[in-house]
Amino acid sequence: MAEKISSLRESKSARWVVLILVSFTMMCMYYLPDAMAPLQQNLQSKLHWSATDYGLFTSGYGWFNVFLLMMVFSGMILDKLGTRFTGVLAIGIMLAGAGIKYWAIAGHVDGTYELTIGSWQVLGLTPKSAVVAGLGFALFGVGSEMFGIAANKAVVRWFRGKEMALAIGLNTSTGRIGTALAMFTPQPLYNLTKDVSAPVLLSIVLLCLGLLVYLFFNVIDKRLDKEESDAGIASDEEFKFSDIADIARNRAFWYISILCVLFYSAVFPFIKFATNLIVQKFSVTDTFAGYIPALLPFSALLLTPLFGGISDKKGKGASIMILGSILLVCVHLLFAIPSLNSFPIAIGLVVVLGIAFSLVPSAMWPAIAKIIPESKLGTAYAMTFWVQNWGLMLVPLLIGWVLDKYCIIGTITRVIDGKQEQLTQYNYTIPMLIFACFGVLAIGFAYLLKAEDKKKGYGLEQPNVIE
Ligand SMILES: NCCCC[C@H](N)C(=O)NCC(=O)O
Repeated sequence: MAEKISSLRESKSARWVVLILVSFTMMCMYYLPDAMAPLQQNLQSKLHWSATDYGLFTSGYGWFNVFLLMMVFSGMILDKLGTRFTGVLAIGIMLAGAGIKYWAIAGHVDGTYELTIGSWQVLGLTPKSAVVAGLGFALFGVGSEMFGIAANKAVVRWFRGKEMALAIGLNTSTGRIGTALAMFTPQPLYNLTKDVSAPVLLSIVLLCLGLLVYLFFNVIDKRLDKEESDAGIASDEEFKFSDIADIARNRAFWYISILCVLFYSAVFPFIKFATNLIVQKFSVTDTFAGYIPALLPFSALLLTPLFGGISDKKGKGASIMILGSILLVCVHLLFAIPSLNSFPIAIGLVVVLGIAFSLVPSAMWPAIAKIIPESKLGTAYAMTFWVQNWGLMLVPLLIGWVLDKYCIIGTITRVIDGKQEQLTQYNYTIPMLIFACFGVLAIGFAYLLKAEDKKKGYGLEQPNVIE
């Protein structure tokens, strides 16, 4: 009787409760990665960091994921030990990473590092606080990516053949609430506490809450396992090393992964510098400037499920990715034009970027589930995230370095907490052109994906919902 249908998965309310629990945890996890962005200038002046140091610290998110191949291990752990164990492990790792980051940013780490290899100065008088905070962020990044993969797999498990893109979209959207909170709350928190580490402390509280909620998900998911094993439905096949080779042989997989690294390299690292860009280019105050980038996750939060729902019913996944990449290029090019510096333009551009940031993820993540079998999905998401993490690691480094090297246009003196501080002024035209170049390449890979889908018939342009 292997055909017997699982009643829990068939129950709409059970599916949606699962989605709420997983998504809430996702929201808690998405707070920390961007919570330092609105305080870039405060961090730089309080901890004596340059833009390059800020870029180094921000790039920390990808260090272990990229160099220690942590995402691949995460995928293996997930496919071998399941979403419940992996999710809890991931939250534990995030808590440890956030703790280290808090320690460094709270001012417990003094001094500078100088690292030279031969005549090449790798780290030239880099503050230890930036390196240690980066290491904490690197550990957090391992947990965060591990959790992202586990959450995607859990949602696909519960929603395959149902409202899959809508559910993945809603899950990602809830993450965007975390990002939006990370853009809105740090300045007021800083104004209240005069402490740049306060948002990191808040993120630790959120992660503890997320852990509690995820344990509830575990209870429900375990019931589904039992129901399926009673009904004779085989559980997922275990991870095999040959899975990696199988996935790597799939050309469409590479098109999606390269599109992913290009697209996200023009969004997540942009968010990290966006508050400062808006202060510098649009002459907005620090507190208010943080609210403008927050419109990006806000519009994405509303639109990702909408576009996910459309792609469930109407399909057109590959075309949606092309459209999103085109919008991305338009926004970054317009940001690059120096004379476009009136503040309503900044709002309009961020909202359009939010639309692009909804279109591409709403179609991209379900597309992977269409080209890769479920038993290998954890590994496939892990491999895509691994490729993506190269961008999340290198692009902030590149932008920080470009800002210090080519974009300094002067300094201004401001009184911060009763003390006179010198703040560096940057022109963001070159960084915005760099982001636009990533978008142009993304359009090319989205077209290649569409052509490959036509050739191989993966159904990326077809609806997801089986009536
Ligand atoms: N700021 C959190 C980074 C999450 C990266 C993750 N690999 C990812 O791409 N998640 C999907 C998304 O659209 O956020």
